[in-house]
Amino acid sequence: MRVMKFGGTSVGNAVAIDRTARIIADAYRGDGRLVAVVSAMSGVTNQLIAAAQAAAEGDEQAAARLQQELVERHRGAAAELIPTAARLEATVSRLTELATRCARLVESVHVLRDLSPRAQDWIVSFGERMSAVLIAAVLEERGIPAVPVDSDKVIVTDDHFGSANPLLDETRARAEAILVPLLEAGKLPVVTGFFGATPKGAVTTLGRGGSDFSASILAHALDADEVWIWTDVDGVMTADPRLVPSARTLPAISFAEATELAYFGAKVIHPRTMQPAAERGIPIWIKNTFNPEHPGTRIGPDTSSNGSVVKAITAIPGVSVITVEGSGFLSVADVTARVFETVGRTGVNVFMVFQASSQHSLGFVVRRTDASKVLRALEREFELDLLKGRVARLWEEPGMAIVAVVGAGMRGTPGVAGRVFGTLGQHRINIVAIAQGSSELNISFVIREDEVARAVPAIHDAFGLGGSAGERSAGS
Ligand SMILES: Nc1ncnc2c1ncn2[C@@H]1O[C@H](COP(=O)(O)OP(=O)(O)O)[C@@H](O)[C@H]1O
Ligand SMILES: N[C@@H](CC(=O)OP(=O)(O)O)C(=O)O
Repeated sequence: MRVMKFGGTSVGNAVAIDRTARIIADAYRGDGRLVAVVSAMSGVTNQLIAAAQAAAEGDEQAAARLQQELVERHRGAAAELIPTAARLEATVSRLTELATRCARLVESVHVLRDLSPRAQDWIVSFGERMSAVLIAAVLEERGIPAVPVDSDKVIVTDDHFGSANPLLDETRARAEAILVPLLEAGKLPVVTGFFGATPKGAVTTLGRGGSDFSASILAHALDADEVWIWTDVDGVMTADPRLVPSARTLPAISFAEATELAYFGAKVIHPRTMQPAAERGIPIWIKNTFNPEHPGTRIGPDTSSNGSVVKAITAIPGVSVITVEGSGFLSVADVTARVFETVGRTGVNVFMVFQASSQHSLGFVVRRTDASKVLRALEREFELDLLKGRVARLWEEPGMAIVAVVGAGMRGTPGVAGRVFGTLGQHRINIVAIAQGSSELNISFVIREDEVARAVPAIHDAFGLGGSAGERSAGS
C-alpha cells in the first residue's frame, strides 16, 4: 500500500492536474491499494490567508472577491479536464458550495474584525478541500473510483492552531474506520493535505507546507509500504536549483539528513514528515510529477555516499538576529535561562543560538515575522534590568539568512568548516554569527540575506557538488 502526495505545483493548473491524474491512475491500476493526498492549487493558501487578513483589517469586499476567484480558478481547470457535462456540472456545484462556505467564514472575520489562529486554520483548509473535490472528479472521469475525503475526519491533532501535532493513536483508529473500508471496497481515497482537527472537531493546520507531513501521518496510520511525495523537482538536490542551476539530485539520504535539510530551508519536504515514517521504517520517495521517469530520491534509515561528507547546502532567508547584551553584572547562566524561558512562552521557534566571545551578549535567530513579538516579550522580562543598567541593550537585526551545510558525519571530518569559512572569506561575504556547537549533521551560520545568492553557489562549488549538464535535473 502506498500513500502518494501531490504538492501545490502538481495540482496548480489543468496541465499539472492532467499529469497528476495520469500518475495516480497508473499507480491505482498497477496496485489498487493507494491513498492520494493533495495540496491546494499553488498560491491558493496564500490567497486565503491574504483575504482573511484583509477582512480582519476592514476590507468589506475581501470575502466576495475571494469567493469569485476561488470558483473561477477551480472551475477553469475542471472545465478543461472534465468533458462529461453532468459530471462537470456536479463538480462545479460542489466547488461553488465550498467557496461559498469559505467566503462566509471570511465575512464573519470581517464582522468581528478579528482573525484568530483557529479561524485562520478553518479558512485555509478550503484550498485543499476544493482541490480534493476537483482531482477526485478528474479521476472519476477517467474511470477511477476516487472519493474525496476531508482530513479533519481522519487526522486527529492537539489544538496548537497553525502548527498542530498529530495524535497518532487516535488517527490510526480514524484511518481504520474511514480509509480502510474505502480501500477494501476498491476505492481510491483522495485526502486533503495540510489539516486535521482536534478530538472535538476544530480544524487545525500542520504548518505551512504540511501536506507532506499529512502523507506521512496517514502512512503511519495505515502501515503503508512507501510514501511518495510528488513535486516539481527530481528529488532532494544538493541545493535549491533556483539558487544553484548545477545542483544535482541525491539518490538516497537518511531520515536524519532529510530532517536537517528540511529544517534548514530545503522547501522540497516538510521537516516533520520524516518522524512518523521513520518510526515505522517507511521509506519516502521524492519524485517529479513533470519528469516521472527519473528515479528521484529515497529517504530511508540509511544514507548513501556521494563521495563527500557534505550532501547539500540550504538557506533560510527572512530571519532576524535578536541580541541581548549584558553589562557583565548579570551571570550568563541567569540571562540565558530568562531569555529562553521568555522566548519559549511566546511559542516562537528559535533556529539558532550563539554567544559572543566576551560572554556579555547572547544572540539567537527567529523568523523576521516573529521578531517584534519576541522583542516585546524580552523588553517586559528585562524591564527592570534595562532600567538599572544590568542589561545594556536588546535589539533586532532584520534582513538576515541562515545558511547550513548538511551531511552525515561532518563532525570529526577535518577541514569541512575551514573550507566553508575560507570560501566565504574569498568571496568577501561577512559572517554575522556561527551556531554554537554545530551538530554531527550540519555547520550553520548567519549572513546577510542579500548575500545568499552568492554564498550558496560558492560553497556548493567549493565542495564539488555540481553536476555536468547531463546529470542535472531534467525537470528544473
Ligand atoms: N535542496 C533542495 N532540493 C530540491 N528542491 C529544493 C531544495 N531546496 C529548495 N527546493 C525548492 O523546493 C521546491 C519544491 O517545494 P514546493 O514548492 O513546496 O513544492 P510542492 O508544491 O510540490 O509542495 C522546488 O521547486 C525547489 O525550488
Ligand atoms: N497548501 C499548504 C500545504 C502544502 O503542503 O502545500 P505544498 O504542498 O504546495 O507545499 C501550504 O501552502 O502551506
